[in-house]
Amino acid sequence: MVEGKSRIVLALGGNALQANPKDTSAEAQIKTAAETAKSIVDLIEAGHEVIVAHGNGPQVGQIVGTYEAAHQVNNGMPIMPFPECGAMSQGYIGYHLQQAIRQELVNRKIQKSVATIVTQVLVDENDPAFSNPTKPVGSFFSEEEAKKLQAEKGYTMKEDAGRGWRRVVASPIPVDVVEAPIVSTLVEAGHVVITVGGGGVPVINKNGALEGIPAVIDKDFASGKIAEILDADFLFILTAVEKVAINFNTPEQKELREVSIPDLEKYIEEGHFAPGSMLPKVKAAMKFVQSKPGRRALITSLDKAKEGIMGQTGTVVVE
Ligand SMILES: Nc1ncnc2c1ncn2[C@@H]1O[C@H](COP(=O)(O)OP(=O)(O)O)[C@@H](O)[C@H]1O
Ligand SMILES: NC(=O)OP(=O)(O)O
Repeated sequence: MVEGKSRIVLALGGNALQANPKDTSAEAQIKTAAETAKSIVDLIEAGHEVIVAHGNGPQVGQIVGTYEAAHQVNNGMPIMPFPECGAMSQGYIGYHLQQAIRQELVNRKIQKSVATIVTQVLVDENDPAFSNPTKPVGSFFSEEEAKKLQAEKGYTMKEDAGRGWRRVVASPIPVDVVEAPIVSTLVEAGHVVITVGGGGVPVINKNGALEGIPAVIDKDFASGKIAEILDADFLFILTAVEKVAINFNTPEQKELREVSIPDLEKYIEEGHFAPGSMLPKVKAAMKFVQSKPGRRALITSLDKAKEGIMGQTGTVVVE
């Protein structure tokens, strides 16, 4: 699938990084990061420039929830605002990824540095997303538990792609990546950069000053945005499913191998992709492919990344 020396933005799913939703420990995420690092370093070893992005849905929800629980036990403990929790999730996940990628580079005697950039992403404070929360964060609950949380805490809870109920928050569209020039300089200098973690910390411009805003940007859109800014050739979106499907989770389920933009437009219209999970991936892939001739996008699972990148599996989005 990847010919010559290409620039690739690789977006890792926050849910996919927590491979087993019943084990949300740091240790489990370290293991997944170590496995994922092998595919990332395969690409680097083959001479490609790789920029790593990642999600944070489960992790940022857990961080927010931990502060809320601590506040209930001890009123002196502040509730931590969402942007701060987003920044913490970038540090937490970025730390695991940069350690895993560094180790894999060392194992293969590749002399490259890897670092995480705490990244802010500009959004529009009038984005209609602020009045229609769609982004699932945190753990999965039963319907009964979800209704209780909704009543007790005022959360908006929605069913997430047949997997259970989750809290949903606003997910505005990324307008610009504040630290993009720094990311570009590091990539040009040959370093491996982890950026737009969790879609970036959402900020608005208040008379020239940046101000964090409670929301979680979809990392698929943020990855597409940084891929366009950096003039990448490929956008790889790695999640929990090997291929995008139509009639997902039904007896008529059909997996898509190579799919064109007009076909995807039709499938979106027919409602095949769940909002907050597969829909943003499909839309981000379409937007990237449409942004310049020759650009391609791949959606596959974290554990099939290698085969996907070799063109053997996954869903490839073409013009
Ligand atoms: N049409 C579809 N085809 C495949 N997967 C789908 C579809 N609609 C919803 N999904 C769900 O979307 C999930 C990926 O979204 P999500 O868990 O938000 O990803 P991430 O790994 O980026 O956190 C898949 O694991 C699957 O459960
Ligand atoms: N921020 C974000 O898109 O996270 P997930 O990849 O976990 O959905």
